[in-house]
Amino acid sequence: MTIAIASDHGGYKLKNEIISYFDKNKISYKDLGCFSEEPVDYPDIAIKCAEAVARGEFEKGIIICGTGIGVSITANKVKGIRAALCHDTFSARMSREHNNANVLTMGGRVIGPGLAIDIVKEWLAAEFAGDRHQRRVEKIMEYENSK
Ligand SMILES: O=C(CO)[C@H](O)[C@H](O)[C@H](O)COP(=O)(O)O
Repeated sequence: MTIAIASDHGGYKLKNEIISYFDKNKISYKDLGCFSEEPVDYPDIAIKCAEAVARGEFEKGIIICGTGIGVSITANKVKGIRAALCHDTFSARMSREHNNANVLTMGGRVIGPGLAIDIVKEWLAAEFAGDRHQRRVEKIMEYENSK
């Protein structure tokens, strides 16, 4: 599995910390930008990453901005995307087990690299639990597909 990872300038440093973790642990990823701390608009980067996940080019995406909020709001506008803003490991695990989240968002101005990497580890390791959660996720998708 190759993970898509992207950030705006507010998440750039944290994205690089996560990329270093991926490199050290031989985890496959594609960096979709941005590529410097030059200001960019978070919707551009969030749409790029979320659409790549929605098209099936990547199973999962990680998007980081200053707070994680803007990229989460944006990514959730892309059909097929269930983006979860997580700043703790419990929420990260639940977002996979209960919500089958396919995008994780975080804020580079909110948490440090140690916690962020723990969140990424937990999120990537957790599996969707299905069962009653399948029915609930299907309701989200049915609503989305009815629009
Ligand atoms: O979530 C965001 C917007 O909702 C992000 O935090 C952006 O990174 C932030 O808005 C960028 O702010 P800046 O003052 O332009 O650096």
